[in-house]
Amino acid sequence: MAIMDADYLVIGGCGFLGQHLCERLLERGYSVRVFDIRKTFENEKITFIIGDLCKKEDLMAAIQGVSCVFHCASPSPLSNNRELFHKVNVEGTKLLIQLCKWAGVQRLVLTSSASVVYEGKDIKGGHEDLPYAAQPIDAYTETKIMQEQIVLAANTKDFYTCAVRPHGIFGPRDPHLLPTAVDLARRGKFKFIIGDGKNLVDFTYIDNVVHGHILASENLGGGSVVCGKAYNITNDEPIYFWTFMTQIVTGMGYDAPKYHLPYLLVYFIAVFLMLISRLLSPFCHFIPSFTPMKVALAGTHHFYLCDRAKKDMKYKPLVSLDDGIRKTIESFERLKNGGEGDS
Ligand SMILES: NC(=O)C1=CN([C@@H]2O[C@H](COP(=O)(O)OP(=O)(O)OC[C@H]3O[C@@H](n4cnc5c(N)ncnc54)[C@H](OP(=O)(O)O)[C@@H]3O)[C@@H](O)[C@H]2O)C=CC1
Ligand SMILES: CC(C)=CCC[C@@H](C)[C@H]1CC[C@H]2C3=C(CC[C@]12C)[C@@]1(C)CCC(=O)C[C@@H]1CC3
Repeated sequence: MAIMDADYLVIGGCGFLGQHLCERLLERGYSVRVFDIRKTFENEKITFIIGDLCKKEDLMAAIQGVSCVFHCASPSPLSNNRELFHKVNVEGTKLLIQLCKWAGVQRLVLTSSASVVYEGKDIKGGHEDLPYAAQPIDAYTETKIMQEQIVLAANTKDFYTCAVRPHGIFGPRDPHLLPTAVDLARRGKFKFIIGDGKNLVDFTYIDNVVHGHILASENLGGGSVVCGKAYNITNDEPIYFWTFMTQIVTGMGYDAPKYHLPYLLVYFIAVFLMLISRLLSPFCHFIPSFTPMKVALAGTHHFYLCDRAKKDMKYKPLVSLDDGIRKTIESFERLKNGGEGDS
């Protein structure tokens, strides 16, 4: 059945970022089509095509008759599935580019990650020209690096691509950061601060990430300075990791962490537990709560400059960190200590 042309196709449009992106695009008067492996919401203004990014016949049904594609799809960054990361983030992205060219799509905006330059060591004011991590912190990040390289290399005089690198996205309907923090707190695993608690990091409110994506798409086109480039998008307000996390968990009704543990001790325990988990994997499914990736992110500096986005796209955050934290906590009533989700 023929489907209506659309200004935008949002791949992964039923996810956390994807749904917020769709909502804002509709508010701005754009027509929107969603392609996702699952359907998580209804909206009569959106055409939904449910399918797998890795399946050519699924994607062909969605890719025709759109002006710009947002590629937001990825397996959960907190899952532990190297094969799935590579299948979706690398092979799926290659297929997407092939079909964009086949269908005559002119613009592709990739949701990459600021973590593509992060090796688990301090990054203070990181810019986009830092080299890709030679030793990525995990398989997810490894495939995000490959994905971004593929997309930016695909930029030509007829097919325009760019990448948006958000960091630490949070907000209403976040399925990763807040629920994981609340789960740790609920299980009594949020009593300790890893390190001295003075590591500065970026957390980015979802509306600012969406704003950066839409600016990128609107500035992407023939002869544009945006073509073939990556852009850090953050709240531009680095904050102590443990100050942010404490505001989140206390706002959700749980106690603030009190005691400090040495960073290196916790990191090497996490590495040891990861090795045990791998050894036991043929016999049992044991996933440690604190992986080396989470410990590194919790104990090192990792904040980035948005100067390139400010210059090329006139980006500036729309929602402050404080307002974003307040809105996020208000939106998660069901997960509050003693709330309906506290079963
Ligand atoms: N959250 C964060 O802090 C950050 C996220 N990012 C990037 O932002 C993007 C969006 O992340 P986020 O919204 O948090 O993630 P979500 O998991 O909420 O959304 C991703 C969506 O893509 C879907 N998807 C996964 N595999 C496929 C597939 N093979 N075919 C079609 N759809 C698929 C997912 O479905 P299902 O849930 O069933 O897998 C989900 O609906 C990702 O690319 C991520 O790498 C970058 C920096 C930070
Ligand atoms: C150690 C601890 C207290 C964990 C609770 C919070 C974590 C679940 C989040 C803190 C930083 C977040 C983060 C991501 C996922 C959730 C956290 C680890 C990403 C890995 C998501 C995908 C990306 O592209 C990079 C993000 C970096 C920050």
